[in-house]
Amino acid sequence: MIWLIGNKGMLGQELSLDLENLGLKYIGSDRDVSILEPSVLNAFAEKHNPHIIINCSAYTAVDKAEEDRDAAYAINQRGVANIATLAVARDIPLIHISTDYVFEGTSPSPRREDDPTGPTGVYGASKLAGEEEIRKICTKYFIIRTAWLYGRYGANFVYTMIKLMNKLDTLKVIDDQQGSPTWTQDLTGFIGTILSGESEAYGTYHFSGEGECSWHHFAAEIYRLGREKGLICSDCTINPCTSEEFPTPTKRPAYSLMSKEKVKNTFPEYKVPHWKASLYNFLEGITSNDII
Ligand SMILES: NC(=O)C1=CN([C@@H]2O[C@H](COP(=O)(O)OP(=O)(O)OC[C@H]3O[C@@H](n4cnc5c(N)ncnc54)[C@H](OP(=O)(O)O)[C@@H]3O)[C@@H](O)[C@H]2O)C=CC1
Ligand SMILES: Cc1cn([C@H]2C[C@H](O)[C@@H](COP(=O)(O)OP(=O)(O)O[C@H]3O[C@@H](C)C(=O)[C@@H](O)[C@H]3O)O2)c(=O)[nH]c1=O
Repeated sequence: MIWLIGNKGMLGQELSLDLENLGLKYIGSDRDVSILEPSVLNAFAEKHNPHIIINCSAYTAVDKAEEDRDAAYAINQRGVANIATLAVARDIPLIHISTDYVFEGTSPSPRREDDPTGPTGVYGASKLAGEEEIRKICTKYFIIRTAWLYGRYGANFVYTMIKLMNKLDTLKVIDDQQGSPTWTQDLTGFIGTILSGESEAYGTYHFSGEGECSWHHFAAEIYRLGREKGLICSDCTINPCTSEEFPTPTKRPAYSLMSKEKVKNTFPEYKVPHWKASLYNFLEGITSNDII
């Protein structure tokens, strides 16, 4: 039995469907089995006897985290430590999801798993603290750092852009932050590869769509495809701007492209799709009613 924690989130909902399609037995939980309560977690584990845990739960409100530091650390560090402690006690592996925001993003080469970290905000710092708990507590773990995630089942940059592009004549989008967009379905496909092969190649991995772009470049492609597919119904000019011209409470990394070399070498059977192909497929599969 697989235990999927955070099954009501954007990634968790996608993964639930994938596990069903793969015919893998799983049980999901979310806020109903809070990761902040070790006794509640233990009782759930006793009842369902999982052989592996996948943690998709998290505090993900990047800007809000700056003023909600305790909640971000509680969920992204203490909650993760609770899960890790339970996994070790039951001698079962843990698959955990982390983020490109653990990096400062000042050097212009793709981020490798052992590159120095240096988060620029509370969200990234709390996620890094969660990773460190896992490395301290567990041996059988996969920490998958992903980036710029979007998918059908949650608020995300693609949905935000489509909504704004339908409402406004012009839009300013940051062009001096580079990264790699990731479709939830690609990430769940990768997690499926780990599960199906019952891999024991534990460690930290970087996973995102292939290729790189700025948020502006990403937005321009969303607009082009959104227009083509009838999801955006009016003209909108998307102007590039600098981070200074679009101030946010949290400073984001300037360059957080993920190197997928380790994933490709360890799991050659999984072919990482290009972000543009995935964006095309994602927009092909949704209607205006899906946009949150
Ligand atoms: N979204 C993105 O762009 C990226 C996400 N990631 C990482 O990927 C993972 C999945 O992200 P995503 O699907 O977007 O996250 P979501 O915010 O969509 O989902 C997280 C889920 O965890 C739940 N949760 C929060 N607190 C608790 C708790 N105490 N106990 C149990 N469940 C709880 C949330 O509930 P509620 O909604 O009620 O708070 C929510 O259902 C996370 O680890 C995130 O850090 C990495 C890179 C990019
Ligand atoms: C809405 C908007 C955003 N932006 C910029 C701000 C920011 O730099 C960038 C993305 O903004 P968002 O707030 O949508 O994305 P953000 O919350 O920063 O996304 C992050 O979420 C967490 C959970 C992660 O782990 C990261 O990998 C990353 O995906 O786009 C514009 O330039 N113009 C706009 O109109």
